[in-house]
Amino acid sequence: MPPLGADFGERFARERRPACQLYLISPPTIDAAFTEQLIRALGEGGVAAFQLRLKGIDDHAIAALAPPLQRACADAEVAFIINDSIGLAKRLGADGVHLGQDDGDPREAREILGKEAQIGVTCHDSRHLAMEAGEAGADYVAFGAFYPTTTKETQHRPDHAILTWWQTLFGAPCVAIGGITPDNARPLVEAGADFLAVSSAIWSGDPAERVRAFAAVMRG
Ligand SMILES: Cc1ncc(COP(=O)(O)OP(=O)(O)O)c(N)n1
Ligand SMILES: Cc1nc(C(=O)O)sc1CCOP(=O)(O)O
Repeated sequence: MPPLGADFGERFARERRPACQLYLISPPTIDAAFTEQLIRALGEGGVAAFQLRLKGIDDHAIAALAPPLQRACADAEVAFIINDSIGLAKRLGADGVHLGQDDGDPREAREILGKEAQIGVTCHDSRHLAMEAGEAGADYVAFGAFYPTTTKETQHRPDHAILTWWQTLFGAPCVAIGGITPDNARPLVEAGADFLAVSSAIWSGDPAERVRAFAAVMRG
């Protein structure tokens, strides 16, 4: 994987960022043809990050699938983020890790992955969890699920106001996730989401066309 630019770690800093960008989440399972899909999606621009989120398979299997996807991200200068596993993120030399509430401490992730790593934390609909994550050094906090989703069972439905609250008070960016489509994304952008994390609405059609549709909504 070619080295990323020296300022790559600062891409998530608010003052250096365009208004709102896409954060793509992989489909729950992938096959060999998926790399082509990813390349099409990333070719459109406007994507800041891609998260490899493969549930129900072990780290060795994920590690075997990762290299072409990681290369595609590096070529497009998109952050390659591993879901759930600090160890796998380290092993792959990923740009970061996304941690659920039971996936480990952001401080431990920082120690293992280093200061340049992007460390994100799931905060559901909780201001308390978000402040805790911020104090623990998270690079971004994720709120969701904003809309009904079939990608994952969710028990939390935050109000859009949580994005405005976070944006107003804290410097680290916030991610909105859950059932987001081009048709329902605009209120999240207006509420202050820095990133829209999206899975099914990207991969259920032509990914390039879907990224373009999101880009139009994010531009306003
Ligand atoms: C950007 C982003 N936000 C939230 C999640 C959900 O993570 P988690 O709570 O760990 O649940 P699973 O993804 O593991 O089912 C995420 N993956 N990415
Ligand atoms: C992975 C995930 N986490 C969520 C949360 O609320 O924490 S919602 C979600 C699913 C995102 O996929 P889609 O865009 O297909 O709804």
